Amino acid sequence: MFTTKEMPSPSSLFSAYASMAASMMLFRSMVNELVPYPVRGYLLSTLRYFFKAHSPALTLVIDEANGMTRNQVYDAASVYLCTKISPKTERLKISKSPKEKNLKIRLEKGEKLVDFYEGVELQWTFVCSEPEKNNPGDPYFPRSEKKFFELTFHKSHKQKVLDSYVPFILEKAKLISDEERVLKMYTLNNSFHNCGGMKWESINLEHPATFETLAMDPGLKSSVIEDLNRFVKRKEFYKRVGRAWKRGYLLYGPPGTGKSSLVAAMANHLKFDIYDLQLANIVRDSDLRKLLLATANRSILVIEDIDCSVDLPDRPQSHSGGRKQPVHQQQQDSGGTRASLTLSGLLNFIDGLWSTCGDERIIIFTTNHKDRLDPALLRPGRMDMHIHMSYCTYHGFKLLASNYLGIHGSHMLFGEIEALMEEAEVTPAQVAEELMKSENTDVALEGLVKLLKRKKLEGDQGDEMIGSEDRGTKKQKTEKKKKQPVRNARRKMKNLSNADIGVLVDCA
Ligand SMILES: Nc1ncnc2c1ncn2[C@@H]1O[C@H](COP(=O)(O)OP(=O)(O)OP(=O)(O)O)[C@@H](O)[C@H]1O
Ligand SMILES: [Mg+2]
Repeated sequence: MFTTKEMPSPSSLFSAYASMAASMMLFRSMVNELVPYPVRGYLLSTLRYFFKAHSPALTLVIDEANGMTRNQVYDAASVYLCTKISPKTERLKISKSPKEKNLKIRLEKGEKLVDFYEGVELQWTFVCSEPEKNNPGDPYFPRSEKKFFELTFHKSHKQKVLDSYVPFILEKAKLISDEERVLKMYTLNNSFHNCGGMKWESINLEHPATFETLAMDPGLKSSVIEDLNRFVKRKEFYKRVGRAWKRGYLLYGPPGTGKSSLVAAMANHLKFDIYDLQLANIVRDSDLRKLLLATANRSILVIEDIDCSVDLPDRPQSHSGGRKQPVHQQQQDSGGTRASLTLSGLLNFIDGLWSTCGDERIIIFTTNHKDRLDPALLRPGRMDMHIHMSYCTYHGFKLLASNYLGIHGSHMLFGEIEALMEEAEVTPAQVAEELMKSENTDVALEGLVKLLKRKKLEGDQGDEMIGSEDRGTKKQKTEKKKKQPVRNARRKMKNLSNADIGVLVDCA
């Protein structure tokens, strides 16, 4: 206990405080004078470091933007985290634009959640800092709010998070975005009122064809899927060997065998947009170039019916001494209409400039008559894979029966259908049409049996006509002769094992 005598008087306390404050101010101004500003900052931060309680946690800050460009890790995290929403989450943001398939769910500011990766606990916080009200530096462009994620975990896992967890999130988010993505089908806008020339116009691609629903030889189907999967994974390979990251497919076969359906199945499998290039609408090579350069990465460029979509002037004829004809010469030759659009122009551009200014490009030509194609299109290295879409086989029929009628096992008419299919030529489109005619499986299959019998009869009559010199018109005979190799090839194919089918797929 203090007695009143021992207690310092308020005036002595005040004078002690005043002299201490004066010496502090003197000391501060001396330090400010003598120690340069950067050294002061360094000393302060070192002092702070020693006096701060050390935390075992490390926090990574993932900003929305990285200068002018978006931060990929931020975008990936916002997609990935919406799959990790826990029952504890209290606020979420949802949105949907007319072009999106599903609702978009995102975290609301301030929300936290916990994720576990290979036994490591990771805490995520979504932070939105309010915009600064007074931004005197730039009154016209007030700062918008700053958004970022904070990822906190034990320091000892730093390497694992950076080397493995972050790449895992990037990969996962890509898969989710691909799933959510609405594919587009681009066609040419042919309006001449448009002074900018021809342009691509897009609609949502909602073609339901997938590899599961496609009736084609199983061996061929899996080699196409494998080829596509290998292609999209080989970015580094293409770079290493110095090739443009593109792949070309030639689909050939009679009408209704599923060439266009295969294109849609490829697009759905890879989640690539489709550019449908109708050559008949293009007049000049320069227009073609412009259009090709306007196509995006991760897309499929399709040129359907290449043999008849446009009468492209062939490559230089022998009389021109192997040199390309001058443009004016070509114009005279073809009446000056589409003279300056040439097949060699198309192929050279596709192989050259176009393929080097984009990534993950696929180009597909389809034709009903491979034999009528210009050899320039068929030469090795031009199209990487030639895919033959054949008439419907029994295996293909069973897949269609399961898709259209829900018959997963067998049916009493299957035996007869199998035998008839050995003899008759029907396309999967014709089979599908028959199977759609009735919901009653017996009625639909009987309809198919009738169709197969009719086709078999037509085939037999055709064969007889070829054998006889006297019967049938010349035109009919030529038609049948043209079909004969296809029929023989189909019969041969039915007897081949899956391993043999690889031989029919020319892979460059
Ligand atoms: N292989 C198949 N598997 C499943 N369905 C098929 C198959 N082939 C054709 N179809 C059905 O027939 C319809 C027409 O087929 P598609 O347009 O793909 O044939 P195509 O070979 O492109 O014909 P074209 O040469 O006339 O362009 C498709 O919508 C599909 O319903
Ligand atoms: Mg087609």
